[in-house]
Amino acid sequence: MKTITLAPGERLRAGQLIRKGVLPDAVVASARSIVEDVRQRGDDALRSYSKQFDGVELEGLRLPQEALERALELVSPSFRAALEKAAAQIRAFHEREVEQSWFTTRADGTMLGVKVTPMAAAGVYVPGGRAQYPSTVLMNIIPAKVAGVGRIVMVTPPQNDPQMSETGGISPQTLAAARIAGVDEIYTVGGAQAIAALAYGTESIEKADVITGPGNAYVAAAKQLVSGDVGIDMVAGPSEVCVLADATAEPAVVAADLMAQAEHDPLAACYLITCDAAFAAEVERAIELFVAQSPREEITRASLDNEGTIVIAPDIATAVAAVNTVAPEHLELHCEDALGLLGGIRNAGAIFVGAWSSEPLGDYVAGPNHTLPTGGTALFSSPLSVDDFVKRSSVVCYTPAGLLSDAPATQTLAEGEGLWAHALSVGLRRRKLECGAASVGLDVLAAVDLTQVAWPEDDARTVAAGLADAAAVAGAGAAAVAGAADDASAAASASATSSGASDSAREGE
Ligand SMILES: NC(=O)c1ccc[n+]([C@@H]2O[C@H](COP(=O)([O-])OP(=O)(O)OC[C@H]3O[C@@H](n4cnc5c(N)ncnc54)[C@H](O)[C@@H]3O)[C@@H](O)[C@H]2O)c1
Ligand SMILES: N[C@H](CO)Cc1c[nH]c[nH+]1
Ligand SMILES: [Zn+2]
Repeated sequence: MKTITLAPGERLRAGQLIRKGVLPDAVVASARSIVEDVRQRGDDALRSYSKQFDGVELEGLRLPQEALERALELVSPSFRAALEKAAAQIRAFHEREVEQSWFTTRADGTMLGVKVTPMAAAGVYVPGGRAQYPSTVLMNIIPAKVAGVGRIVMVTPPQNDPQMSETGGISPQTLAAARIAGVDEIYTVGGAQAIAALAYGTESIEKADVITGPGNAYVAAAKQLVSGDVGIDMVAGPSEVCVLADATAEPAVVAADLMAQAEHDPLAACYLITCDAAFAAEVERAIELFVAQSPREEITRASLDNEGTIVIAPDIATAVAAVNTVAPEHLELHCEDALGLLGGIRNAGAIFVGAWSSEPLGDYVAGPNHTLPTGGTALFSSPLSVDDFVKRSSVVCYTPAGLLSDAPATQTLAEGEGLWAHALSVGLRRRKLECGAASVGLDVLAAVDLTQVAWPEDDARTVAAGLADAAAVAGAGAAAVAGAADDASAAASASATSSGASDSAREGE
């Protein structure tokens, strides 16, 4: 691992980090050409990339439903029990994230709110290059289910393993997880080509509205490229961990924690930040001891040698600042006062507090999502959540009284922007309320200066007072306006209640 020793008063700078695993230019260029090719050639392109990168000649792309039905028979009872425990804990956690539609009614009866709608179709990427990821199946499909997504499509690379031919080239463990989570369709295609298929559709794969899930740098780059044409959760690329440790930590445990992320990918990035150089040396000694015994020695070594960084800080405040510069996917606080340090952490996808909070507990069973921002994007991104599978629509429902209250300010602002028809849209409604329905008949309007209707040169008091002044102008009409407002408000509330019932929405505050 590379060591950076900070002098007193010196801060870790982002430029000092290696960060090759973010999205190298060559990877982005390759992902771009794959995405373009899939847009042009559809299924043919998917087949040729599966042959090139996965060594598999695909016949059908879609896994037959019968293979999914049988999946639970193919795994051991203990693996199934572990999946079910994990699924229950992940579901319970994500159910707490559900956001209800909400509506509020102003004194003038105008109703405002937010309508929450699940995505119609979500595409979930499950990695399958250097390891199998049944846990990622649960972490992506369960929140989509909790959100109420209509169609959940999973894509994963086909395995070049004759033992998996019965399960369509997918590991039985991955299939069992998909069965427990409740997937609708599975396609055996991976990499940037799978992301392109979900984003734009092919002959066999219908496009999705949002794509979620982690993957290697090619997958992460492709997601970034298609973002905008389709929703994406975040850049969730090669795994990262940052351990902030003091001398109370066990060097052996910290070494295992670093290796646990290093073994995912040669581009995985591991950071140890400590104020104790002797402790760091012990951790390196433990890594040397362990890595030779790892069945994933090659990947682990490549990651730690090329992407690993030790930061020796002069004091704990500088160490915490270094953590915030790294903005890691996972942070472990292996310090005596771990909980006390939590408040100072600004940038991290998931924070594991204290010596007992092993990061792999979070990878599998704790409940929070393990799909997390990488490459420093924890500066502005959050873990995958139910929120990624819904969208919100603002709801605006004016009453006549509300319209009269807000029309003068709207017209004045529209005039300030020189937008005549914006003001007219409001001005005609206002005129109808103030002067009666006949006043907006076309024959009457033909003889009216419409600029006066749009931009009536209300004085500041009218603009501020809104309804009261507008009602005064209407004179005797004011009582009728107020009555109409009451009627509209009642209707809006009734309608919110009925739409709330069908959307399981919370209405009225
Ligand atoms: N950030 C997170 O939340 C999170 C969670 C789980 C896993 N991960 C990461 O997911 C990744 C999984 O990677 P993986 O490789 O095991 O599986 P993967 O499914 O992401 O990638 C395999 C695919 O990459 C494509 N590919 C491989 N070499 C290529 C090349 N030279 N050019 C173009 N495409 C190529 C192939 O199509 C292949 O099917 C790891 O980096 C792991 O750290 C991240
Ligand atoms: N550590 C990974 C996220 O970076 C998630 C994972 C899945 N399986 C094992 N680990
Ligand atoms: Zn992991």
